Amino acid sequence: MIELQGISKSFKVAKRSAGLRQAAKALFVREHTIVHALHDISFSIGEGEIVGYIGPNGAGKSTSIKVMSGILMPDRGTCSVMGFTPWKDRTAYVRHIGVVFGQRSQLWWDVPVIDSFELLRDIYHIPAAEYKKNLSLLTETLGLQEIMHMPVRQLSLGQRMRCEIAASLLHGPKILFLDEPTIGLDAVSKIAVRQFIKTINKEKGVTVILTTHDMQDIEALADRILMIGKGTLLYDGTVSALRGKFGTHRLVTIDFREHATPVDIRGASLISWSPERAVFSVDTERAAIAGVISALSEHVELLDVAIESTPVEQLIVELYKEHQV
Ligand SMILES: Nc1ncnc2c1ncn2[C@@H]1O[C@H](COP(=O)(O)OP(=O)(O)OP(=O)(O)O)[C@@H](O)[C@H]1O
Repeated sequence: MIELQGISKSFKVAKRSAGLRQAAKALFVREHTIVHALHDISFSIGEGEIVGYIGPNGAGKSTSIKVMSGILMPDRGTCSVMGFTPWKDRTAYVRHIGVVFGQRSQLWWDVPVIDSFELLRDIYHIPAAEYKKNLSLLTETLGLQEIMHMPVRQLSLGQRMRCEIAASLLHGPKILFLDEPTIGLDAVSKIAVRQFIKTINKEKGVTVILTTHDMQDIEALADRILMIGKGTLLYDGTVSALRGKFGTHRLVTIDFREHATPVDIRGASLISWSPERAVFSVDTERAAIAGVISALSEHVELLDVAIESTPVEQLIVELYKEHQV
């Protein structure tokens, strides 16, 4: 459904030094630096998949989404989405995809939500019956009844995000690109958005590619992770394969009776230390958990110990560490 081969994209950025003198100089001599946002990216995504596209800030996630949705043209490489080259056949192509940029709005700020939806209906030439059916399904599943006649600027972030998602799906696309769909949302809204994404994927077979920094999004939604760092694809695999890779790691949480100062324990890497609680990641192939606990008990009086398999969040941290991004 989506096929990228050797995609590279660089940006030429004007260098600006501080100071009046440098600013005056820049009027005559412009210096530039080249930012390599994407370097030789290749992957393919099948119909009906939910793929989590992750990576640290500035890794190239949004740039990839912009290439796949046809907003940006790459310098090199090929990209085929449902047989389209996104940046070439844009008008025909956008009828098949939905795009949500969590930090930007595709809705008209000063008019009621429903007016934006009707404008989109006209832009996409959505047939009346299809529009009516999609709108009523989206209104019901995303709980939009009460906000439909409010101007967008009066909506809370969570309400607006639900409208953004509805707006991107009014024309019934087969692929949905979501760039940080849960950014800034409260816990309840996050769960509602995740639940909705799951539902349209299961019931309508919509293929979803989402970028996120929230690993609970990944845990709840993605079967597969693509990880990008400094513009290069570093990992492509399932969440369970990732668990297998770092499966020997355990998270050991230890509560103390009294305030204690941090100590180094051999074989355990310290994740956090507060006055009454320490969290370590222990690779059980390299160190015994009992040994870590006993070493710690020589320093502080222990109150409670909890041992869990590593949560996805920590697995991703290990992956970032491994690839030094
Ligand atoms: N229009 C642009 N002009 C110049 N540089 C750009 C432009 N868009 C992106 N970049 C640069 O390309 C790199 C990748 O940016 P991108 O927005 O794709 O990262 P990201 O992984 O989405 O980051 P974040 O998680 O912070 O949103 C960054 O170094 C960024 O500064």
